[in-house]
Amino acid sequence: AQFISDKHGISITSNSDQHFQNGTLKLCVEGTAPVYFTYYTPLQWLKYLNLQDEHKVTKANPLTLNPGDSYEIKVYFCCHWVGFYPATLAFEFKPDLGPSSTSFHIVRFIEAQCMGSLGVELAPVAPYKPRSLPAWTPEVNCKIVDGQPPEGPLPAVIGVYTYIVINCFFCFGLFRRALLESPLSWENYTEKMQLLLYLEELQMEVDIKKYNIPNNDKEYATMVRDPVNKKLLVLEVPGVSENRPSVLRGDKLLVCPIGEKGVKYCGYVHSVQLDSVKLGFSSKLLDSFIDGMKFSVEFTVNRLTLRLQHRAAELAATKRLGKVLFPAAPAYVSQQIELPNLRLFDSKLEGNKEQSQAVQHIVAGSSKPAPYLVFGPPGTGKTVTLVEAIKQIEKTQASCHILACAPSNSAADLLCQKILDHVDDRKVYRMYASSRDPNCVPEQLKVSAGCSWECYTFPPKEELMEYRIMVTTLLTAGRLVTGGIPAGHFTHVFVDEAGHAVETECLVPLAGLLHAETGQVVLAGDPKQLGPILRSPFALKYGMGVSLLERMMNDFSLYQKDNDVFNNRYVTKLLRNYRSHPAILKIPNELFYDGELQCHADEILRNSYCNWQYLKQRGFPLIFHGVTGLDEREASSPSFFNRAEVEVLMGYVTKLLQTHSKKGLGSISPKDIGIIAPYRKQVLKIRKALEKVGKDLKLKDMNALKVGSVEEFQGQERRVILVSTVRSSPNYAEIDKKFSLGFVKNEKRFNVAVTRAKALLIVVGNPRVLNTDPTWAHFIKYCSDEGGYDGIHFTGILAEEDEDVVARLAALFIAINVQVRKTQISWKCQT
Ligand SMILES: Nc1ncnc2c1ncn2[C@@H]1O[C@H](COP(=O)(O)OP(=O)(O)OP(=O)(O)O)[C@@H](O)[C@H]1O
Repeated sequence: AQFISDKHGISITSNSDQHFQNGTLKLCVEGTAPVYFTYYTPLQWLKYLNLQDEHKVTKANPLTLNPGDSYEIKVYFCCHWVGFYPATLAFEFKPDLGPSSTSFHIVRFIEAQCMGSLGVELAPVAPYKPRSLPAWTPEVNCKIVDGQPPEGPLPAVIGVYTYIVINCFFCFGLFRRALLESPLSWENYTEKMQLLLYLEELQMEVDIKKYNIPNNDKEYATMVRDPVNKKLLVLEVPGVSENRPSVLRGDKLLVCPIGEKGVKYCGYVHSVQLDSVKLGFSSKLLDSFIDGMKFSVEFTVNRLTLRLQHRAAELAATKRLGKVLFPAAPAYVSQQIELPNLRLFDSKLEGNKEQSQAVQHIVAGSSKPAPYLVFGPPGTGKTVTLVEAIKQIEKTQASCHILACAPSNSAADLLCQKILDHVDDRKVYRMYASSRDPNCVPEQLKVSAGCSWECYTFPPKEELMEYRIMVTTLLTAGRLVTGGIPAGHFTHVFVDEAGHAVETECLVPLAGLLHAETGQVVLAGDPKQLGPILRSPFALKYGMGVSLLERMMNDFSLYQKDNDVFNNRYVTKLLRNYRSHPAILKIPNELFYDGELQCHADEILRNSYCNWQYLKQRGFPLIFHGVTGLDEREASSPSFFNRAEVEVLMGYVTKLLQTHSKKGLGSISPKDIGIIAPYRKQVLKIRKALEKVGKDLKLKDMNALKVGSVEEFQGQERRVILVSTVRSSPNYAEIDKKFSLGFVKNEKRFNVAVTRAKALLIVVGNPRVLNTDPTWAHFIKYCSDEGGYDGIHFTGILAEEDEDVVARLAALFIAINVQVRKTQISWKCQT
C-alpha cells in the first residue's frame, strides 16, 4: 500500500480505469510545489514491453513537473505468444534536485493479455464466485421419502459394516492404535484392513459434509426440471466432475424443501454432468415441485464401494487366502516346471524372452498359490503380456474361466479391446457398473462383449458363468460375489494397473471368487506410476497407500532378486520399452528407473516425427512450449482452465492434422493424438476448441481425439501426446495437494503423462511455475538443452530472476519486504 499510493501530489493513472488507451500512462501533478521526475523502470526485465516518453527522462535528465502539469509515458507491448504478462513499474521522483534531497517512489502494476479469437470465445461464462457454505447441522430423525433410482440392478445384499465405525470412534485411542501401528500380518489382516477402511470413511464423511447446503435466507439450493426427462430434477453442484463432492450415478442425496419439517426426500443420482447432477425423486415431491423452490441439501457417502471392500477383507479370511496374500517361498526347490510350448497370438512377444516366459509361467500356473507378478516401467508390454496369457489360457484350457480386471473403466476397456483382437466376442463379457456413463463406452465394446452397457441389467448367473472371459473394474467384480458366482468358478484372476489400486479394492475380485489353492492370480503394474488415491492422512500413514502389488514386491522374498536375478517362476520384470522415442523416455528413465529402461520401440514409428517441420530441433521429437497464461475459474465451479494454453494446443493440433503424408511422416488422424490435462474444466474447454478446429479442417472424426486426465490415460498410448499443465499461479498448490489434482509436485502423475507418447510429445505450461518442482525443472532444462524449448522467453534460473527484482527494488531504496499486491491497477490490451 505504501508504494502504490500516490504521493506528494503526484498521481499515476491510465486514461481509463479498466483499459489502456493507446498504451498511455499519465502522470498528473496536483500539489502546490514542483516535483522532479528522475527515473522510471520496470522491475523485471521485460522483453515484450517498451516504455517511452518524449523528454527521455533519466537521472541525468530529470523533468520538472509543475502543479497542474500532466505528463505521458507510452507503453508498447509486442509479443508473438498468447498469454498473460504482468509487470511492475517503479517511478522515482524528488522534491528538489539538491544533493541531499531524498527520492520517493510510486509503484504500478500493469498486465497485458495477448489472446486470439479462440481465447476470447472460451472466456469465463461468468466471474468466479465460490460458494462458501456455512457449517450446518441437518435435522435428524426425519421421515425419509425414497426416490426413483436409475435403471439397473440395485445394490444387492452385502453386509452393512457400520457397527465398527461407531466402535472405532470411541476405542480408537485405546486398542486401535496398537493395531494400526503393528505390521500387517495374516493374523491381523482383516481387522487392520477394515480399520483402515473405516479411517478412510471417516475422512470421506468429514469431506462430504462441507458441501451440504443449508436452507436459510442467504444460502439455499434450487433445482429445475430436466428438459429431456421431466421426471428428473437438476441440481447444480459445482465441482462434482472433479469429485468435489464425490458423487456417482446411483448415489443418494437428501433434500428438504423450505418450511417442511420432519421429512426429507431422497434423490437418486441418474447422471453426473460437469457442474450438476440429475436426480430421481418420489412423485410426492415431483407433484408439488415448482421451479425455483428452495431446498437444503445433504450429501451422503456412497458406502457401497466401502462395503464391498469390507466384505472382501472378511472373505479373505473365511476363504483362507493366506497363501495368496502372504505367499511363502517354497520350503524346497520343487522340480523344474515344465513350460508349455505356445504359439503366441502376438508374434512380437516371441522376440522378448521375459515376456514369452512370463506367459508360459502364467499358463503353467507355476507360481500357484502365490500371485504371479509382472512389473516394469511404462510401455514395456505388461498389458500385452497379460492379454497374451489370457488368450493362451482361453485357447488351451477348456475348463478355464478368466476374470480380467483393472481399477478404472478406461483401463478395463483397453484390456477388453485387446482381448477381442483374437477371442470370439461371444466368449467375452464386459460388465459395467450402473455408475458408468454409457456415452464413455468405446464404440467397439458397444457392439460386442455382452450388451451390459446398454441397460446395465445382467444376464442370470448361469448365463454369465458360461462366458469364458469376464472383464470388469475391480469394484464391479464385487457384483459377481454378490450374485453368488461360487469361489473357484474363475480359475484365473488378472489385475492390470494393480499399482493404482488400494489393496482392499484389489481384494474384491479375489476374495469370494478365487479358490485359494487352485486359483491363479496375476498382478501387473508399475509402482512408479499412479498409486492408490486416498483421502485420510491416517489411512495413508498406516500403510493403505501401498498397493497389493507393491506390498508383494517389498515384503516377500520370492519376488525379490536372488544373486541379482528375479525368479521368473513368480515374477517378471520387463525393461524393454516398445512405445516411445528414446528422447521421450530419457527423463523418466533417469528419474524413476535408474536408467535401466531400454528403448526397443519400432524405429519407423518412433522416428515418424523426427523431421516434422514444426519441431524446434530436428531429430528431437519433444517440445516444451512455455506459456504464461492465467489459471482461471468461472461461475461457481472450482475447476481451473487456462485459455492461453488451449490456444497454443490448438495451434499444434491444427499443424499436426494439416501435416499430410510426407517423406518419413505418415498422415495422422485424430485417434492418433491424445491431450492430457489435469482439470475437468480444461478438458471441456479443450473439447470445445477441438470442435471448432474439426469444423475448420472439415474433419468428422474429431471425437476420436481423446482428451482426459492422467488417470484416464494410465495404460494408454498415442502416437502424439500433448500435455497442458494449466497451473500458472503458484498460489493454488495447496488446492492441488488437497484434492489430488494437478501436475506440479506430483511425480507419479508427471511420469504417467510424459510416457504415453510414441513419436512426439508436446508439453504446454508455465515454465516459471513448473520450475519450482525439481522433476519439471529437470524436464524443462532437458528440453531447453536439446533445443526443444519454444514459447516465452525463460532463462530457466528462477532464483536469478527473483534476485533481479529484489536487487532492483533495493537499488531504488525500496524496502524489499514489500508484499507486492497484484493487480492494484490493471489494464488489459487485446491484440
Ligand atoms: N515384445 C514386443 N515387441 C514389440 N512391441 C511390443 C512388445 N511388447 C509390447 N509392445 C508394444 O508396446 C506398447 C506398450 O505395451 P503395453 O501397453 O502392454 O505396455 P505397459 O507396460 O502395459 O505400459 P503402461 O505401464 O504404460 O501401461 C504397445 O504398443 C505394445 O503393442
